Amino acid sequence: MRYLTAGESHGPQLTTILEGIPAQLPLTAEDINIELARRQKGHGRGRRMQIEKDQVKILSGVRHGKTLGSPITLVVENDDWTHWTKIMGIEPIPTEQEEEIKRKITRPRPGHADLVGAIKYGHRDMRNVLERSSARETTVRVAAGAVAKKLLAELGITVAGHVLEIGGVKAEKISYSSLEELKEKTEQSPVRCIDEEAEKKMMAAIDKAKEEGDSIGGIVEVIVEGVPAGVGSYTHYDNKLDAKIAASIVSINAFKGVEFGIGFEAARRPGSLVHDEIIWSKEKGYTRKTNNLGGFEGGMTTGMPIVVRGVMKPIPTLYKPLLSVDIDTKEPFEASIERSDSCAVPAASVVAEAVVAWEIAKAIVDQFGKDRMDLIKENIEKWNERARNF
Ligand SMILES: Cc1cc2nc3c(=O)[nH]c(=O)nc-3n(C[C@H](O)[C@H](O)[C@H](O)COP(=O)(O)O)c2cc1C
Ligand SMILES: C=C(O[C@@H]1CC(C(=O)O)=C[C@@H](OP(=O)(O)O)[C@H]1O)C(=O)O
Repeated sequence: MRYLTAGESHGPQLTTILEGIPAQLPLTAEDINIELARRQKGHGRGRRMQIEKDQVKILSGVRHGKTLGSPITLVVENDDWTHWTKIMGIEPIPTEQEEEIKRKITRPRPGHADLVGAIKYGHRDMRNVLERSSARETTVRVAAGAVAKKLLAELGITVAGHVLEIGGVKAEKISYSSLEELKEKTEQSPVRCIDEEAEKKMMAAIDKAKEEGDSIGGIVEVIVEGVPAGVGSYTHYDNKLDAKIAASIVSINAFKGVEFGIGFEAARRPGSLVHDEIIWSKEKGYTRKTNNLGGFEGGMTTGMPIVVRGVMKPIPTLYKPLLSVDIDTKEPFEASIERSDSCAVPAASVVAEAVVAWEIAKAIVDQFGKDRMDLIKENIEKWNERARNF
């Protein structure tokens, strides 16, 4: 399985083409729209999210609600596009209005892709960078992830995500009896955090940052249950599934770090308090007493829940000016901006679910048969039976 995405933040649409989704997977636009709507929510987002009402169009690869095995084309239109047709250069601009309409961007924001992207591609107008470096692109990554999630759900695999930390406020009371319950609780929270006290403090921290013209980041967690043991491989660096998941998390705009299970805490504990002791029972086969390693050993799934966390830095576009340099005049200036999110950690947790779901679905399809859902299901059942009695 692989996918490409195309489209600019203020262009007409975002597109993704998914290749290698097996045939016979039930799939509707509604399955995808639910995920797109989840990504748009969250306390701390800017005005753009009030303009967009993300809805997918499925343009190929699905007939009568089932995948065909052929490439799937998904499109999400940008509602904001109608305000940008001239700036984006699709409509001709009268010469006398050129400067005003093009609104050339020559003042790079520290922390965004503006300056380095401009140097790299030779753009004197940094809009040519920001249009694609914008996290608007994560819309169609979530669409691709929705398809992956649907595939995983058919195989009894559940993906859930939530927010653990925003602007230094940590969720302390995290209790849920199943991933279904975690999902339900998360949906009710404006910051996708299930600790109600922390939720209030997180919202206050976001409001404060916004008032001060600042931005804040945080930590998100994704949990995946039901993945068979032995997916991925230790045999070569690029077969390691934990490595692929780590790359997918850090590929999300503004994500700077990743950890599995107890993660960086492992550096501070002795081995006896890190490694997960092995037990066996007739019903469950091999399981672990704990899950400190977050579901991976040797780049392979252990059969325990996959637990992965990602850290998002604060949004780079700030109302509070930061020092930068105009690339035309080389004069220093203090950056000022029009609109931006002040915190997008809740939305980013939905993106994190999507990219993790994609990597796991891909590894499963690679390992258990690429063509059709019924054969993949049969192969997994046989595999699980064999692993239990090994
Ligand atoms: C859901 C989401 C929304 C974002 N919204 C904004 C935003 O409104 N303004 C901004 O400057 N950056 C925003 N970002 C972050 C930038 O896209 C990101 O910092 C930029 O592409 C540079 O990449 P890097 O931070 O990974 O180095 C957002 C990121 C995500 C995941
Ligand atoms: C559009 C989305 O996020 C955008 C990500 C983003 C950035 O620089 O990454 C900048 C903002 O865009 P604009 O400049 O149009 O207000 C965000 O709104 C989205 O998530 O759908």
